[in-house]
Amino acid sequence: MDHAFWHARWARGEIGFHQSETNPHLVRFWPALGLPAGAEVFVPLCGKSLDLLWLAHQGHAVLGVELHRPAVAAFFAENGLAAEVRPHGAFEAWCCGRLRILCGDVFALAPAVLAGVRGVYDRAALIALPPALRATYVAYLGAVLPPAAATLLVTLEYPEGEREGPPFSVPEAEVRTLYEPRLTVEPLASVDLLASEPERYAGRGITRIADRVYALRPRAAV
Ligand SMILES: C[S@@+](CC[C@H](N)C(=O)[O-])C[C@H]1O[C@@H](n2cnc3c(N)ncnc32)[C@H](O)[C@@H]1O
Repeated sequence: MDHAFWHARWARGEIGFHQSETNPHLVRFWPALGLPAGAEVFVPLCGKSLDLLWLAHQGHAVLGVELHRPAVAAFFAENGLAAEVRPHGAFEAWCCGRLRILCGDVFALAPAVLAGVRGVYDRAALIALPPALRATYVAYLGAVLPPAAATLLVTLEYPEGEREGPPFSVPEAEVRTLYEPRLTVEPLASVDLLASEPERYAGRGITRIADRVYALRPRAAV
């Protein structure tokens, strides 16, 4: 999944991953991380997700990263927000109140930019990446994020080969391989999407598909 792939998807409007409501797992499970209201939250590969707004409304300073500039512009425009835009190293920073989106490549982030981050929200970021890049992504973020940061991770699981990614299936065993032993992995929920969203998934040859939600916490904090 190179940059051109994502730019083309956005340009063609193939953004089935975008949700018109705040993600219900975020609303239900974010409190499990126990972060104070003012804590800074990092949202990798954020698209134009409304989850950014929800996190800001909880009082968090929100730092998103997104490759596709028109998606960043759309986030602010569609939510009636006027952003201040300025260069920020390898990125362009779009800022409005507690919201800041860095437009650029997540793999260009430096530790100094993320130094204040206390929480991470990953929905459709890890599962957007093919297997080899997932390992690179987790290692990279592990190196640039403060060690004390906790993560709410939302993944997808379906039998290998039953659909083409992205989104890719990332089973619990892989989540553990990727994040342990640096972080503890606590499964919080498994939601059967054939039952909860039949209109989206039924009749497509998928025998099983589920949203999985995890809390990833630094070992020292357990
Ligand atoms: C599957 S979408 C998920 C968006 C968002 N998390 C959501 O829930 O709607 C993945 C997003 O990652 C962006 N992306 C892909 N590779 C990236 C990279 N290397 N750096 C920053 N953003 C990237 C894509 O443009 C796309 O908007």
